[in-house]
Amino acid sequence: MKLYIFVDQVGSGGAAILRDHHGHFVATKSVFYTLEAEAEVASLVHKIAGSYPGTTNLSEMLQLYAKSVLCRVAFGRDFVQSGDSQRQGFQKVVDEHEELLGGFNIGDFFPSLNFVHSLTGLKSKLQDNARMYDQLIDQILSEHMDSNKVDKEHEDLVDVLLQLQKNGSDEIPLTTDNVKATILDLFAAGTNTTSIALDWAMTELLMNPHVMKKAQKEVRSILGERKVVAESDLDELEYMKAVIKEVFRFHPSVPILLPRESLEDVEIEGYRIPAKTRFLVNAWAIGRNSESWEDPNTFKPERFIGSNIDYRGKDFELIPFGGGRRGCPGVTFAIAAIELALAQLLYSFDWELPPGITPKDLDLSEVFGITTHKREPLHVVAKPYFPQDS
Ligand code: HEM
Repeated sequence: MKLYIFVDQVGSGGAAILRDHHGHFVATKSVFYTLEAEAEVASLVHKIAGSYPGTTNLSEMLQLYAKSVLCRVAFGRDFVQSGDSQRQGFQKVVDEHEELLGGFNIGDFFPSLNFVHSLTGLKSKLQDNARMYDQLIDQILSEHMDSNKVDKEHEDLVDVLLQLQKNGSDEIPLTTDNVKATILDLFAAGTNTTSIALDWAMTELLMNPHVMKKAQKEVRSILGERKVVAESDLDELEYMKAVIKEVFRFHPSVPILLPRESLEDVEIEGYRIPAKTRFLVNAWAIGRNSESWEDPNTFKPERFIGSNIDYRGKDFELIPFGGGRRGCPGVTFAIAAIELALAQLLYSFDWELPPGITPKDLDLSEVFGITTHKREPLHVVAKPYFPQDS
């Protein structure tokens, strides 16, 4: 059985809800998973500030940020920065897993050619990857089983899953493989997607200085001399939210949604689609469709000011998180992690491209895969901003 985690709310007390593949609740458990995105945002700002007056590889920092947030939620601590090579190995396994998932496999389309798998080495790569993941996650699970969960102040997702497994219903038992797959699914689905959105946001802001200025003015006027963005500030950041929507329209992290299969024969605009047809939805093309969007190839957050269009799957012209039963269950989580980080970055630094580089020099080409990250990382100069400077 495939389980999905829906992590609701940001902050110290959220709820982790497991759903089965029909979208029905399997179990619900209040969990003090301490998203602690704030702690990770502070560490991100600290690292970037340390690079000034030199340049910093912002893309790399954002990737570490997204992974650290999820590590804290899943395992209760920050694995990415730890010196333990096995734990860093975990990141490698997850990255490779995503790469393998996104690769083209002819056997998916022509099952009779499945043997090509073995010839290209894809099969052995998948097996190696699964073996490595199994070893690492086994160690993490047994550490969690050994620790005293009852007295633990903050439960993490592994604790919750293990408890669900222990107290699980007979109707839908949770196997250890289910637990492992759920964690892997979360890492594969929730880390690069988040960092790619932030990366594109910063790239577009650097390419559109008037947008950057407006977004910074908004954040700085709301924070004043407070310096640290709080979750409660986010509701007031109307323009920054419009910037994020525009990033989702223009550069959806998952350009082609997960494959679907038609349950029954349907006819759409004269095309007959038989039952059991696999089809793909191109969210990237929908976001740039001139029938839905005026001037679709221009980055213009203003289009969302005063508009009710949202990205949660109800407005079909903007579906970066997909929609329906298979829509992204991590949307609330992702938005919180993105908004907190972006607001803080806008507040804490004045941003420039490295000396001699202009926006026209930026390489905006993307790498093919389930998610589309930029081929070239974004290098920037981040000058720390102090309120008394203004
Ligand atoms: C900017 C950030 C994110 C974007 C753009 C995004 C986008 C998506 C999309 C498009 C899908 C497929 C939906 C469909 O086909 O209808 C998806 C699935 C999913 N997402 Fe997200 N996502 C993001 C962040 C996250 C986060 C932070 C988590 C978890 C904490 C998460 C967990 C998942 C899971 C578990 C699935 C289902 C995967 C599966 O079916 O195996 N996502 N996401």
